[in-house]
Amino acid sequence: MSSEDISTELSSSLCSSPSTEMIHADDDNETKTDTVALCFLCQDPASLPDPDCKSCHNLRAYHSKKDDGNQDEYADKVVLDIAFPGPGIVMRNHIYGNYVVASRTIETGELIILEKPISIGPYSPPDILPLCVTCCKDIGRSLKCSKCKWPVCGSACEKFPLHAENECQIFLQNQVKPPVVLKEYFSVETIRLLLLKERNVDAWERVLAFESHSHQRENDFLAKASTEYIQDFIHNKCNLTRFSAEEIDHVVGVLSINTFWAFKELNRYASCLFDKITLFAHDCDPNTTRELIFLDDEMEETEKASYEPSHISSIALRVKAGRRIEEGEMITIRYVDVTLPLLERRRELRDIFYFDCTCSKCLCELTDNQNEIETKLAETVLC
Ligand SMILES: C[S@@+](CC[C@H](N)C(=O)[O-])C[C@H]1O[C@@H](n2cnc3c(N)ncnc32)[C@H](O)[C@@H]1O
Repeated sequence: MSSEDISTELSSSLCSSPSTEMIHADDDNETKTDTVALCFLCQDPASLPDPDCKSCHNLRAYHSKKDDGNQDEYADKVVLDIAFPGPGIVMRNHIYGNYVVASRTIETGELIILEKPISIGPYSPPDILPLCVTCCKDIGRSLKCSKCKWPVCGSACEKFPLHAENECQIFLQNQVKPPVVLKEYFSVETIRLLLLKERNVDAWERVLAFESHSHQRENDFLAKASTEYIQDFIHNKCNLTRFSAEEIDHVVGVLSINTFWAFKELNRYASCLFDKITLFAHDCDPNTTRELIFLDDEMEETEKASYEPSHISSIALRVKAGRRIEEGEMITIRYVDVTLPLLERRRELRDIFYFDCTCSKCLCELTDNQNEIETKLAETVLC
């Protein structure tokens, strides 16, 4: 997920669903009044979702959340073993995988979650190299770790456990040459995650549970080539043959699909993996805003006293409601720059995240495109 531009681009959608007052009876035959949105495509109320109408999914989540006995494999189910610390519930269906819905009404501007990454590593799509492998700053010139000779910006970063207790020892033992290409930098975070298998079983279990789209990546020429490069680097240069090709493939997939990138806004070229925020589904008109910050920006002056400011270890992602989110509504975030034109946006979502977006904004723009084509065709025929 990119964060090349973390400014808020929320604009009120032209395509928002109309709502209506619905009267229905619950299990005790007690009559209740709810405000239920109509699907803008099929115009059905949420309690009668059209299985082919993907815009109903938000609403289906809400309704099946109330229906614990639902055994339908296509229905949305509450995921009980992943707790969400803010006003959200983790749910799952066969289209989105895991996603989060609001467990109560969330007001505009309200903080939904502030989370530190569970892993961090150097990454820079614009290829700004060399990077300090610890703090992920663009160091511009060749400063090296005195042990492994990989780029770091000074002795503090050389000694910092994130580097010293992870890849540094492996690169030193195996005389791994300093990185030249981005894929070698990307291998650093891959190794950090793989080492969790031996050091933190709970964290490793969580890594195994992240989406990696291994089947789709297997059939994707570019994704396959870069995974093979990293597998070769880890097996043959770093001598880490104790990790299987499947484990490496999974971790590479997890990092490609789930990380947020901090670039110029924090002067850090870092990829950050978040445990909970990664669960949010994408929408091209998301109901949240997000911002990568240093936690010390949030601290009182007194708290900062014994703290190194703007350190990589204090990076965090803050997600707030960009508009009022109703109870049961899916909490959404943007994975790509949503100001991109329709086809570019959808291509990025397909190429990187392996799904065809069915959000209201896409469906509206697709319908507009279709109408435009039909009008042009009709004009041509008439001429
Ligand atoms: C960052 S992960 C989100 C968490 C993921 N659903 C899980 O179960 O781990 C991104 C993946 O979620 C799914 N996803 C997210 N938003 C989606 C959407 N709007 N439509 C369909 N699938 C979506 C896609 O499979 C995508 O590759």
